[in-house]
Amino acid sequence: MFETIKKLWLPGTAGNPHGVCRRIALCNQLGLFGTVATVPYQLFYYLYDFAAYRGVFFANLMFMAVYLSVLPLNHKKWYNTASTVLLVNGCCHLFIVTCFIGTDAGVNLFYFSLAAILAFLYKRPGIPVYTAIMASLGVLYLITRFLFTSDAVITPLPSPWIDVMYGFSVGGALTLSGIVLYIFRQQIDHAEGELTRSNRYLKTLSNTDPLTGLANRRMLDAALEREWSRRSLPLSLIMFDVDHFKHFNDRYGHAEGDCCLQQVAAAAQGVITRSSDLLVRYGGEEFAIVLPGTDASDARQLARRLCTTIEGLKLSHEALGKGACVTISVGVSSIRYMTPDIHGRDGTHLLKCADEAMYQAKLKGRNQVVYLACYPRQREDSEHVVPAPLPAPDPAQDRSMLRNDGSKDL
Ligand SMILES: Nc1nc2c(ncn2[C@@H]2O[C@H](COP(=O)(O)OP(=O)(O)OP(=O)(O)O)[C@@H](O)[C@H]2O)c(=O)[nH]1
Repeated sequence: MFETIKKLWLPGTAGNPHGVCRRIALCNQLGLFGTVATVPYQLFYYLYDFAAYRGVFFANLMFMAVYLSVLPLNHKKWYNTASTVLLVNGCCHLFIVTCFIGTDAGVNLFYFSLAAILAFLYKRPGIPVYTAIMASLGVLYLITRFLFTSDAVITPLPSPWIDVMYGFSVGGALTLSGIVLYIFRQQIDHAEGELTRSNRYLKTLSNTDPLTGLANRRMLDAALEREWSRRSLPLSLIMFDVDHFKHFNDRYGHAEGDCCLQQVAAAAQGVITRSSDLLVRYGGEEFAIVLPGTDASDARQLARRLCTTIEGLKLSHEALGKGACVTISVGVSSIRYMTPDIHGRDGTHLLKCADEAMYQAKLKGRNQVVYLACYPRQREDSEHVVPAPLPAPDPAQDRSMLRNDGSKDL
């Protein structure tokens, strides 16, 4: 039922942004309200003494038609014209009706409220414009109030109908104000809801890597900063990088490369068991895992599991030779306890250490874990954990690898 009624104020709204739609809908709603609210007056004039009130009856009919005309005007996308027609019509209606029946029936009060609300139809009226409109309406109200007293009007209303009509006019003005306030409240709630939803969506977008769905580097930086400032030690960081990924792309194409990164990310996520651990795509084919409250030994264990899990995926990487598959090189670094040299530093130092460890893992032949303590006093032996000799690449590819891969491969 409400959905059917709603269709009445939809003309002109299609294809417009939400804010514009709301203004057009309000314009249509006020046009409809102005028409509907005039109907009881019309019934009274018609049933009580049509001959006496014929003048005001036909004047009202004309104003009702003009109120309704905003629907086709908005439908034709003449939005400003529709708003102006409504405002001018409201003011003229106020003036003409009080000219006929006087102000004692309070009709001017009703149309004054309507006209005051109509001022909001204009796109963000500045304070001077809004003040000018309200001042003009106030002057109009005062003129009608003092000009059209009961002895100076064309067709005065008899008692007690004048009191009934006054009550009806005041009730109508209050109802109209209530409805408009309700509509505004709804619109504000709706806009706030939309804003909250889009903020949440934008926040997710800005923190997520679109390819893998993992957190991105921004989240890594925030997590490192957070854990560092909480001093939640021990704190470990794992960094890993897909080996010879350039050759993978060259061999299988970029789309397959993307797919490979997605599988690596999903497998790495499966290795993590604690909800406090954060896996991020650091960039390109490089990933990182922040491990709060994890010491070096546990972090190394996890890194080893990671290495064997990715190798266990058996993702073909035949650019490296027949039967070769995708592997990763892993760098691990940890801080065990606070030492004077930690004070004044931040989490990026841990990142540099893990990166350095990963670089060493590459130098040592890839597909292995290298550990580096973050601070000299806490240094533990580097380790070479997962020796996994790659199948011998065929000579032709080997030559091209050397040419493409440069000094890192040596
Ligand atoms: N398919 C795909 N490739 C990417 C993406 N991001 C980075 N890459 C590619 O990853 C490759 C990284 O190459 P390099 O930095 O030379 O490293 P690598 O070939 O893995 O060699 P090592 O790291 O030394 O083992 C580049 O060819 C990038 O184009 C991505 O989102 N999708």
